[in-house]
Parts: sequence; structure tokens; C-alpha cells
Amino acid sequence: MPIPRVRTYVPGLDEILYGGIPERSVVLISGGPGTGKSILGKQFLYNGLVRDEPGVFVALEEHPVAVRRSFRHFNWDITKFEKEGKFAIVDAFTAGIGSASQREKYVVKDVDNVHELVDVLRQAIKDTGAKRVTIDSVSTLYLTKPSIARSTVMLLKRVIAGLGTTALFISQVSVGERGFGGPGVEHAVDGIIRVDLDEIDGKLYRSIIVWKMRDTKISMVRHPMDITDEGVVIYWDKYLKLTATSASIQPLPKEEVDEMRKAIEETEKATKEVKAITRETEEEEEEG
Ligand SMILES: Nc1ncnc2c1ncn2[C@@H]1O[C@H](COP(=O)(O)OP(=O)(O)OP(=O)(O)O)[C@@H](O)[C@H]1O
Repeated sequence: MPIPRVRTYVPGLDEILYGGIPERSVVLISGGPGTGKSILGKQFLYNGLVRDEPGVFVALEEHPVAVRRSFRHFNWDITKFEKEGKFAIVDAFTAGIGSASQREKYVVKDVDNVHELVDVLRQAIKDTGAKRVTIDSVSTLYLTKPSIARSTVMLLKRVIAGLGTTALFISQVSVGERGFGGPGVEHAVDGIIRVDLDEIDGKLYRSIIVWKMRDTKISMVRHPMDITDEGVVIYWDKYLKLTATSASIQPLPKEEVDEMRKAIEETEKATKEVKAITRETEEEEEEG
């Protein structure tokens, strides 16, 4: 019996997850500065919006105005979805100060109060009917208080999974740090995807690796990644071999490529079936 999955539709990401993220998972997107975490989080939401899956973006690092600008930078037009009430930004950045922030519908006044954040987030999810959530970044919530990291993540996870949504939690780590966001957090989440930027011989290489994902097989190698005008692109059928002094891109064995391709086809088929059943049920309800 295939498990229900949420396709990210980020080129290459569903392949290395053998079909997508298991539904209702909380996934840590961990990485150093400039590695593409935020872009990935926004792309995940936009790809859902255009497929009729509402979403919520929790802004802890950027002003909501900057968040909208950065969606626009990739031509991901969220205005329409905001107007239709299918997309919301939770402003946990401005604390409601300033004229632009006073126009925001979902505002967290005291970011140190995680219960207030949870209440505002819950409301935004319910109002939009969100299926996808991105929190950028979750580490902001406990940067100065590591002792509350695990309880904060667990609280958010309960709300998110309880409301039937699937979430990406952006986690900031320092350049060269091997961890993903602290032991409490790393074990609390369902999945960890790490994005990296490595300097080898005076050149920067972008890459991505899935460290864990409960309930699914994962690719066990580091994949090359790019950021383009269309967002993040992952070369799922290649792997990046890094040593201290060299980097080389090599093809994955054919059997693995075929298996990933097959997993995508199966997920696609299962998604179509679920959609057809939902449509039939809706039609029956309308008729009845
Ligand atoms: N159109 C584009 N083409 C290529 N690269 C781009 C493009 N737009 C943005 N980038 C790159 O994306 C990087 C920023 O990505 P992003 O904001 O997702 O980083 P981040 O991992 O969230 O970083 P931080 O933790 O510092 O906020 C920038 O360094 C920039 O070079």
C-alpha cells in the first residue's frame, strides 16, 4: 500500500525522495548562509498554490514586503492567491510596527511567545485551508534559548500535523557546521534535507543531500544543485563527489535512476486516484 505523499514539484527533489514527502511530515531544511533554503521553502509553497493546494509562509527573518518581493523575483505570482484567500504570510518579523506591517492580516506581536505564534499560524492554516507550510526560519525562535528548541519544534509539529499540513522548517547553521540544528530538533522532525555550498579550489559548488525521511526510501548520495531564474534545480540522476581538493559530478547507476523514475510514476498515479475519489465524493454530496 503506497503511503500518501506530497509532491514538492521542485525539479529533482521528489525523485531523490522516491516520490515526494510523506504527508503530514515536518521536514528540516538545514544549511549555511546563501545555500538556497529560503528559495526552496518558497518554491514548495508556490508549486502547491498553482496546483490548488493552499499554503502559509511564516516570516521570521524577512519583512513581509521583502518576502513578496522575493517570490516575485522568480516570477512566482502569489498576489492572486493572497487575494483569493489561498495563501497567507504570517508576519512574525515586524511585531506589528510600521505602516506596511499594519496592513498584514496575520501578525505575531511577541515572537518570544511561541503560543501566540501557534495561535496565529493555526488561524492562518484554517482560513486558507493550507496543505503546505514553510517556517523561515524556525531557528530564529530559539537562537538565544537552545534549551527550548525541542519543545518549540514539538509544539509546532503537533499543530501542523494535527491540521493535516506538511511543512518545511528552515534551519540555519553556520558555515562548516556539521549538525542540522541541534540534537533535540534533529530527532523531533520527520525529515532532514541539507543544502550546502562548498568552496573547492576557489570555486563554489551547490549540493543537496537527504539525511533522513521517515517512511520512505531516500537517495543516499549528495546531488549537485543549482539556483536559476526558475528557482532550485536538483540533478537527481547525478551525484557530486567532493574531496578536500576536488569535486566531480558522476552519473548514478541506471538501476537507481530507473527506480526513482518508477517511484515518481507510482506517486503520480496514486495522487490521480485520490483526486478522482475526492471529486466523485464531492459530486455525490452535491447531488445528494
Ligand atoms: N535568479 C538567481 N539565479 C541564481 N542564483 C540566485 C538567483 N536568485 C538568488 N540566487 C542565489 O540564492 C542565494 C540565496 O538563497 P536563499 O535566500 O534561499 O539563501 P538562504 O539559504 O535562505 O540563506 P540565509 O540563511 O542567509 O537567509 C543567493 O546567494 C543568490 O546568489
